Amino acid sequence: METLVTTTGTLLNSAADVFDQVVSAASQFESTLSPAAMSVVKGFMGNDVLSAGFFLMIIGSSYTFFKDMIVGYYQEVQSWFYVSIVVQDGDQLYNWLSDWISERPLTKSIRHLSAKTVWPENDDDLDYFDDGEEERPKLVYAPGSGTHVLYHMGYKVSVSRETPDQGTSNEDSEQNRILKKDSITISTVGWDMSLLKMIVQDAMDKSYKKRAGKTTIYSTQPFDNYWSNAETRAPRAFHSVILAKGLKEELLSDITMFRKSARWYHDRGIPYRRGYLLHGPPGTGKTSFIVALAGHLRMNVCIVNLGISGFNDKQLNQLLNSAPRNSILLMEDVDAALVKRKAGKDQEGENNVTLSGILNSLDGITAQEGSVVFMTTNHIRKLAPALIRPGRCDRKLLFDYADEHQIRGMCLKFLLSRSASGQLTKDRLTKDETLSEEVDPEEQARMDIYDAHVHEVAEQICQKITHKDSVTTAQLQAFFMLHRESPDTIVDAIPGFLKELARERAALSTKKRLRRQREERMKARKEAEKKKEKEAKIAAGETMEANGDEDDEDEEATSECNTDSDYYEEAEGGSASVFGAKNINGEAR
Ligand SMILES: Nc1ncnc2c1ncn2[C@@H]1O[C@H](COP(=O)(O)OP(=O)(O)OP(=O)(O)O)[C@@H](O)[C@H]1O
Repeated sequence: METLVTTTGTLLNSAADVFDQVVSAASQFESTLSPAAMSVVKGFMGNDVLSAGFFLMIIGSSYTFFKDMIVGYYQEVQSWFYVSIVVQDGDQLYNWLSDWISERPLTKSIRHLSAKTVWPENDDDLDYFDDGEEERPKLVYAPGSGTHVLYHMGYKVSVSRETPDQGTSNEDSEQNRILKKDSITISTVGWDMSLLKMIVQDAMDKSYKKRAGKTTIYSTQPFDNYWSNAETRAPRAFHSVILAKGLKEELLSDITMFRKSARWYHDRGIPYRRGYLLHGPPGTGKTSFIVALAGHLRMNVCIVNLGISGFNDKQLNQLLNSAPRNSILLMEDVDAALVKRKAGKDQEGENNVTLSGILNSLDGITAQEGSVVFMTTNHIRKLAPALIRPGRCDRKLLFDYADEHQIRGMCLKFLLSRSASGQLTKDRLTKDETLSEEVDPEEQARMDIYDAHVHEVAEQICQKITHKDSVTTAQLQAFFMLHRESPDTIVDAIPGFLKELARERAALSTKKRLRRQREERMKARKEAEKKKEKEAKIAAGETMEANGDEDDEDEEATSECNTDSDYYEEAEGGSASVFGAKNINGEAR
């Protein structure tokens, strides 16, 4: 209680002090300014306290004004003595320069760092798995936000990283992400730009050197209108993707021919671009093929997944037009974007791409002469004809369930002691030998016997699993990976594997059938309600207005949600009956 009284007393005393100071400030103003001016202010404001407040406000504003002016002049004068280069996020140079900066030794004066994890690059085929210790990423530090000093070739260079305030509300942050970008400014004292230009050039050269012979995969975040992520990795071996016989070679020669035909297109006034649609069940190698193709052709891949909401037409357009040169543009799950658009009409054009937006983006890719666009879908029947007409989509290729050629190929890929490129698989060696060493002849002979046995097993497997079983290459991959150490027992495991797949399919089909039934019931109920309403209105003598069937459209859209079971249902009784016999272009023969 005593403490409370003391504290209250102290607070009251402080308030009285502040009041005294304000009043004494007013008197000081009176003595500083002319009493006549003070009396005008007092007359206007009414009393001493308000007059003092008024003067404090004037002083505060003047201070801010003069401070800004002095800082402005200081910066203006300072800018006379240094040169700088600004690079904004969204340009490839931003990442190159970021990497360049993070490779510089950090000086002691840098006290604010940014840290990120970087995985060591693996030059092996990505399908190769090592049993070693769990790999850990490397920690990479770089100067964080603010201004820092680095040294390059003995010269002092200031590096300034700025991250714009992203705002608080959702709307703000979306706008800001598009308009305001992170930036890096490098500056140095003097009037000579050559050091800075050398740094920028060095950053670019280093990046190209690192990427040589590799595939860079660009992707983006929802709400971004530039390629915000770039991942460089060893190219996926072209032979590691196993497609129906002849399909890979056919596609490769089509693209190779296209890439050599710039003049041909130009002479005939045809836009120099080529579009491909890869369609088929999930897990048949559509994405893997595109990535492997890019590696084979020494191209990069720019992936935009239209199934993810957060992209609108404008962003898509900007993304496609700002794709780095020599890239394959990959639009994944085109059907998902359109279904979502229908289902979420309110947001159309804000957070979702529209059909016309996709069409305009495809037609308007002007930034890249010779662009190669791939679209993938699991549901070709849901695509609008306008999207897949020639000109936008020149080739439509079915990636179907595995055929005999693929089943054999997948089996050999996982079980043989050598990969398709002829390289030995280390885990098949019984002796402790490294792959770089000459392998012992005895060991070689043992592996030749082993491989001959694997070929026999592959033939047996082709008898047991057929195209009619509707197995995807991804499912085969999982199965062969599981049994890759036991070729002797793998054939016996096949019935169980097929049973498990059938069970999975049945579960998905039942789920879908139930969902369809539920949707049909809802639709019937809605129609009955509408009919009742109409009858009631007619009975009341009201004129009926023609009712658009927008609701129906929405319902239809929702009921068209993608599920993998579409394919399983269709495939019941054999996929050949569903898709018919297909030629290499995926068209019915
Ligand atoms: N034809 C194939 N050859 C080699 N590996 C394959 C093949 N098909 C699938 N795989 C393997 O299966 C996995 C999934 O493949 P991928 O993502 O390419 O399939 P997808 O057809 O693009 O699927 P989705 O339609 O769901 O996007 C990958 O690990 C890939 O290595």
